[in-house]
Amino acid sequence: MAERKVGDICGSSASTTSDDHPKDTLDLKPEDGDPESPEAQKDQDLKSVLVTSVLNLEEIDVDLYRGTHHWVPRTQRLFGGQIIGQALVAAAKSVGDNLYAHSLHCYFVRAGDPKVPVLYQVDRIRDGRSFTVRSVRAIQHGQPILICQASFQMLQPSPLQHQFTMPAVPPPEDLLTAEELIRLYLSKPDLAEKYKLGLNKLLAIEVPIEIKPVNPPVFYKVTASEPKNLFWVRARGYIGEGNMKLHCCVAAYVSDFALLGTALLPYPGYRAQFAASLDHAMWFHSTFRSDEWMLYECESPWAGGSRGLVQGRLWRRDGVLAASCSQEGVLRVKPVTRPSKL
Ligand SMILES: CC(C)(COP(=O)(O)OP(=O)(O)OC[C@H]1O[C@@H](n2cnc3c(N)ncnc32)[C@H](O)[C@@H]1OP(=O)(O)O)[C@@H](O)C(=O)NCCC(=O)NCCSC(=O)CC(=O)O
Repeated sequence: MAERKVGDICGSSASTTSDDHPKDTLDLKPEDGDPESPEAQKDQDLKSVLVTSVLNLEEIDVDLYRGTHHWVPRTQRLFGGQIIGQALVAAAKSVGDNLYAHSLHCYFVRAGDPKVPVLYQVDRIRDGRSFTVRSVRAIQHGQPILICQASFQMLQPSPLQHQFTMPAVPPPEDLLTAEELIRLYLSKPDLAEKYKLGLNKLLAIEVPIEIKPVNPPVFYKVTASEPKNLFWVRARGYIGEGNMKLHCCVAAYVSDFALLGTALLPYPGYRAQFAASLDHAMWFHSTFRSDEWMLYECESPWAGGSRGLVQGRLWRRDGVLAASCSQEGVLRVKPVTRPSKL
């Protein structure tokens, strides 16, 4: 029996044997855990959204699925992470349990329309001995909005194992969630009325992700900083051990949240007039739980030509590198005009 080891590629959390007969479905239903257990008591409201709704596609025909939306950014174009996560779900449906998602590469070629569902057409490119590749087109109004290739690998341990060291940061228990920070700012008696509306709008957004910034921004106090950002992140609600492919799909959803904004941190004098992800690549390194706190380390090594390159590393609390991602986005900005003091 090939026991799984920490540091292996993203796969089932249970031990696997080479003679496992692979199923050809991706079981997205939350674990049948004890509904009374402390874990299962977690935020029940959003469990059904992320696991049994956003990432639970309707099968229309062989290799053809339909996805719906839960949360849409203020830009009113579909959230890139949703399309990536749903595309990976579709790709994984025809891949057996003995294969594990290890990478995906995609391009966002058109804005997603929140008024209509998304169809996912899967092409079974190759089923190799160790690697299996799927190509997915996310389609709306008869046109692709995303093209994605995903690769899955057999469990193949190796003596070659290394990783960077996880940044030393306070644990999530010592930090406030984004919502708690917003409520803290809203409680300040001297907060100008014009800021209250914006903060309340932020508070009203039902993002199925919990975030705890390591270096909380001082809202509306604009200072330039290095293009680096750290925050603890996890999917809202209880997912449980479940199928590692599911956690990879949730991590794909999470990975696109607040990533591109890293490239804007050195330029407080500008605001985004048009910002959108152009591509997104992701590599899964080890088993992890996307419904447990993970440290998201984001940095932007380069920006220019109305584009920004951003990279992210998702760390497990025990310091194991769970996943890495890279993304380029179009960034068209204009100067922030501030009321003159005169
Ligand atoms: C990136 C693209 C717009 C490129 O398409 P095109 O090359 O045809 O479009 P374009 O770049 O010329 O124009 C796009 C918009 O920018 C404007 N525009 C063009 N040139 C400009 C310039 N020099 N200065 C200012 N604005 C300019 C256009 O008027 C248009 O606005 P207008 O459109 O008003 O006419 C498209 O490929 C696309 O939409 N891809 C999908 C991106 C996406 O949805 N990513 C995932 C979600 S984004 C995400 O998740 C982040 C989020 O939203 O939270």
